[in-house]
This record gives sequence, C-alpha cells and structure tokens, in this order.
Amino acid sequence: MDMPERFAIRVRDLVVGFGDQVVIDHLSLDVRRGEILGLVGASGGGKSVLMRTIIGLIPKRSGEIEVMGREADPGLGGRRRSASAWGILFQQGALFSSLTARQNVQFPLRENLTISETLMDEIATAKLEMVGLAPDDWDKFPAQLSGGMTKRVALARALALDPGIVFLDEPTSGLDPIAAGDFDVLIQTLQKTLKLTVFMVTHDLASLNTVCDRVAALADGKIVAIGPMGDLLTSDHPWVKAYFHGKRSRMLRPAKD
Ligand SMILES: Nc1ncnc2c1ncn2[C@@H]1O[C@H](COP(=O)(O)OP(=O)(O)OP(=O)(O)O)[C@@H](O)[C@H]1O
Repeated sequence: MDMPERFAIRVRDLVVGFGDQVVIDHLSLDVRRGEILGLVGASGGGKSVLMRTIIGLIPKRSGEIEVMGREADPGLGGRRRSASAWGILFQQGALFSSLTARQNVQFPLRENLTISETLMDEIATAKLEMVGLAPDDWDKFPAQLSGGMTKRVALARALALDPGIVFLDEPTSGLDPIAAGDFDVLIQTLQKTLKLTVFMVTHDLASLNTVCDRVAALADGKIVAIGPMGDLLTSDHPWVKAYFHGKRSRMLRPAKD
C-alpha cells in the first residue's frame, strides 16, 4: 500500500532549529501525489520554517526529506537542482517591484532555461491566462495591481516551470472573502487540470474546508493530527480543539437553538 510513488513529499524525523530554539522537533509527514494538503499551526509555530526546509532554503539538523522520490540534497540548497520540481507562492506574493507582471513570470524562465524571447513571451502569456489575469494587466507593475491580482501573478510565476508541486504560503491572506473564494477555486481548478500536488500553509478556515483534501496540524514542532477536515474537527488534541472550536471558529457556524 505504502508505495513511495504515492507520495510527492516524505518527511521523516525532521529536526530544525536556530541556536537554542528547536522549531521542528522530530516531525514526520507524507504529502500524497495530487492532493491539496493544508497546514495549520500557531503563529510562530514553524509552518514557514517547515516549508522552507522542505524546499532547501533552511538547513535541517537531522532527519530525511524526499521530494518526488528523491532525497533532497542539503549541499545544493535544493533549489537550483530541483528548480522545476516545485513552484512557490510566498506570503504577500513577493513580486519584483521593478518588473511588470509578465516580466515577473518570465523571471524563473530566464534563470533556468535558455530559450528565445518569443518563446518566453508565449509561456508567460499562457501562464497569465491560466491564472485568469486580464491582458490589460499583463504589463502593469506590482504597485498597480490589486492584492488578488498580485497573488494571481505570483501563482503564474510559481507555475512558470511547470512544477509538479506548488507551495503556497497563506495564499488568501489579505484578500476579501470573495477574492479569497475565487482564488480557492483557481487553486482547485489548476490542481485538477495540471494534476498538481499543493502544499498550502493557511489560516483560512474556508480554504481548509473547501479546497483541502487533507489538513495537517503542526503543534509543538510535530504533526499532531492529519486527515480530512472532518477528522480534524473531531480530534482530541488540545491545540487542534482550541483552533477549530475556539470562539472565532464557532462564530462561523450558525448558532444552534
Ligand atoms: N531564519 C531564522 N532565524 C532564526 N529564527 C527563525 C528564522 N526563521 C524562523 N525563525 C523562528 O522560527 C519560529 C517559527 O517561525 P515560522 O515563521 O515558521 O512560524 P509560522 O508558523 O510560519 O508563523 P506565522 O503563522 O505567524 O507565519 C519563530 O520563532 C521564528 O522566530
């Protein structure tokens, strides 16, 4: 049953820390190919650190990380060697402010491929169309784009090299509920059509409910619960209970009697 090909990412017994602080403490996690996995955890609990360690931006102290069946190589910083294995949408979109939307999408192509300007334009256009950005906005600079448009451009850039996995760090933060809902639908559509594996850090309860196949909860440096949203809602773990059944989440449900 547990064939390695079933998994896009396998993390075993991972430890990551800074100085005296241990952030990730013997954590294990499997991300299945083709699933949308949501990661929740307390602020400062290590979600971004976990994501950045998987993609090789932060060194691990010990443990194993396998991405698409290959051991991540800490010596190479992971990124260059596997540039096309994953794409990343950082928190706040993090576009280059001096480049237009189209140039932002072309950036990873320029960095990693030797192809003509015409082909680069064609690929960037295809990606911008894919994320639903109107042609009028393709040559705008980030400062001229709304929050939702910025996220779309950042997603187009993450998809530039046709990755098998995309990492999304709080993709709907800062968006109004309608724009966030539209973005959720976009992620789901792209995941289906491109057969992507999506690893998504989010605090957005609606995203967790509607787009994630499974949700993993990070507490005390470990994954303390993982499964479909329904399983998380019935988890006995104190942090998971507080997260999903706290005052703010309760407000989302209609009052009984
Ligand atoms: N480069 C770094 N150097 C030192 N400490 C760091 C570094 N990056 C993160 N940390 C620390 O690791 C801990 C986890 O941070 P992380 O950003 O992963 O939290 P998070 O779960 O993503 O939080 P949030 O939901 O608020 O974004 C924090 O205590 C943070 O200060």
